[in-house]
Amino acid sequence: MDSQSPLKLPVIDFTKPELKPGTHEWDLAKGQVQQALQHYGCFEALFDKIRLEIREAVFGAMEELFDLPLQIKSRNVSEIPYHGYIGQHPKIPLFESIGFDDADVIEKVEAQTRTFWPQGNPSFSKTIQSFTKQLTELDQMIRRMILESFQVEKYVDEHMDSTGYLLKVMKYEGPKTSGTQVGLGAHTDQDVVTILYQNEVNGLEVQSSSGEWFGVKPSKDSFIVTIGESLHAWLNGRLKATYHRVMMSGDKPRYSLGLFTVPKAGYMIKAPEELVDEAHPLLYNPFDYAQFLGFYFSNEGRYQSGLKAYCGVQH
Ligand SMILES: O=C(O)CCC(=O)C(=O)O
Ligand SMILES: [Fe+2]
Repeated sequence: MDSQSPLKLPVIDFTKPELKPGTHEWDLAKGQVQQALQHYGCFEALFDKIRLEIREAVFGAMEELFDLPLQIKSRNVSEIPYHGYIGQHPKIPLFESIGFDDADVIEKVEAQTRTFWPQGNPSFSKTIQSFTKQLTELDQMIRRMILESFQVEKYVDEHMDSTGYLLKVMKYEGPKTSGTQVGLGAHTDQDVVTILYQNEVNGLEVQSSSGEWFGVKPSKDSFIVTIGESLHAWLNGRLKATYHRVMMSGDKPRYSLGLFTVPKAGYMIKAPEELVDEAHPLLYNPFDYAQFLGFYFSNEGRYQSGLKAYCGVQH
């Protein structure tokens, strides 16, 4: 494992205005998405639909939020594990994060903003919501392409309707020592698709299917796309969830945002029958994401193959 690996993730262009289902451009990008996910479990997406002002404002908003006193940030609690405020965790001391559930819905963001600023903070809420809303466009293109690649596009509407959007904002302090420290330990995400955006401080690393760690160095216009366990299960194993971590060096803080597509509570994730056959026996029994998360974050479930232990089919 070499974190200095010069290998580079595939870069896929989503900036073309004519990128619509059924066009040649679409099919081209779809083929690249399929290849990239198969080989690297991840890719860099060039996407310019979010105006630069909003992309810059979002980092300003994050600084404003993380600069609040700890006692105010800690007010943000959530019933869902890891959606509320996380910070000062002994195992990942450089890391802080706050999740905004349904971050594409302005009323939801405004309500949560009042836990930090009781009088509200309209520019903060609007920045978070606009950024999220515009990024959902990229998420939906990518998910549609993935479903088309596996010839299960008839489920596109159900698939989109079954998820909500969590925007997690994150800050990693630089370790301020020579050498590298873990920012966030190696893991897979449990959601459907995650799209990451960061400031100029790198640190994300992704493990390829051959086990090498890649340092990810996105440009200002690129977003990093990874796959979560829920999509892996829904596709009956056709794609693997991306194994990734954050390693920090230097003294500058790293700010990153993750758009997580999370299956709605009560929705049963179940591989479509088209993806189950003799060569691909069913890997997971249908499961409810919210209930699975409860297990995953319990002492019993906290290991890499949480989903297998929770609802894996014994063959
Ligand atoms: O900060 C990043 O780029 C990655 C964050 C991450 O992996 C996560 O929150 O699950
Ligand atoms: Fe992650």
